[in-house]
Amino acid sequence: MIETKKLTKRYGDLIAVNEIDLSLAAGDVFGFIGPNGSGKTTTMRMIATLLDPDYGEAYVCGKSIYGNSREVRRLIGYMPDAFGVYEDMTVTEYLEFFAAAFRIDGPARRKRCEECLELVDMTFKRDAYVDQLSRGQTQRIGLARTLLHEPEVLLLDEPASGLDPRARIEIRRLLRRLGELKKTVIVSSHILPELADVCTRVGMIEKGNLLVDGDVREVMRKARESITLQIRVKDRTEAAAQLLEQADEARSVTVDGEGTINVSLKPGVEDYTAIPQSLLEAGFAPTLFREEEVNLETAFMELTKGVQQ
Ligand SMILES: Nc1ncnc2c1ncn2[C@@H]1O[C@H](COP(=O)(O)OP(=O)(O)OP(=O)(O)O)[C@@H](O)[C@H]1O
Repeated sequence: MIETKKLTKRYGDLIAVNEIDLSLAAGDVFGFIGPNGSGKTTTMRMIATLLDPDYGEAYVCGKSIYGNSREVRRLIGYMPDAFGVYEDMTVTEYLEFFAAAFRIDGPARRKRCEECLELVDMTFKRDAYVDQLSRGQTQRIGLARTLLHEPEVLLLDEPASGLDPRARIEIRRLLRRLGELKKTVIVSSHILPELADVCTRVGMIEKGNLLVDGDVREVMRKARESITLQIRVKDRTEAAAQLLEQADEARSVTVDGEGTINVSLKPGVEDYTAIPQSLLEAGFAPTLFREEEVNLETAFMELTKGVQQ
């Protein structure tokens, strides 16, 4: 649905996007993560045919961005990070205005506008003025506008920025829904954990380079140098920690203020079944035994180590 090959954009000496290869299928919700200025917007604008690459290719549903901009734009819904709304227009008028621009005419126009309002949960504001909506509501109307022409591909540039936690959750719910509708979605953010549970895939970009691209879990795994186990025992925590220090798999053992023993395993160790066994054999009663989760924030910091110039 979206394919890029060595997609590149330069501004003078600055390489804003450097030979990015992407391949996304229907139903993929791709979290495009990177700090400010890393090249997310530039990449999306090239795919949306709003900016010419210096080098490389991009295809949307098999159509090259070169020479097919009309068709490609028809296939794409692009939501920029900042977009204006007009004054003195109700939500319905606003959507109908854009639906008309997409040549959705007759009774189908109102129907489609209503469907999109339902999808973003905004039917209750259909008669409100667009310049009187909250930021979260404005974002949702922006998304409704992006969906009007039933695009196969959605490019959403920081749709959750500046939203309160509740509005963020709603945007995430919408992203999931778009994946279920088999759309191909690229959604950018510099807030990492925000995307972890809604994206099927994640790519991390830094200084124009796509450092990682893959399944969310796979990326987390790559980011994790070694496994850390979190263990609690019913009593005799210090004694248990001393025993764990003797384990062949353990690199270091610490106990935090809440009595959780953190056992950092040696790099490459994946099988640690001997550890719970040794605890049980020594008469300890484990009440907690789990691998520490790596969140996207940690993953990003690990994976971008040394890339900063
Ligand atoms: N028109 C332009 N002229 C010169 N440099 C530009 C232009 N547009 C973008 N850049 C530079 O290209 C780099 C990538 O910018 P881009 O907007 O793609 O980043 P981004 O990842 O979307 O950032 P943000 O999270 O801040 O939106 C930045 O260093 C930016 O300053």
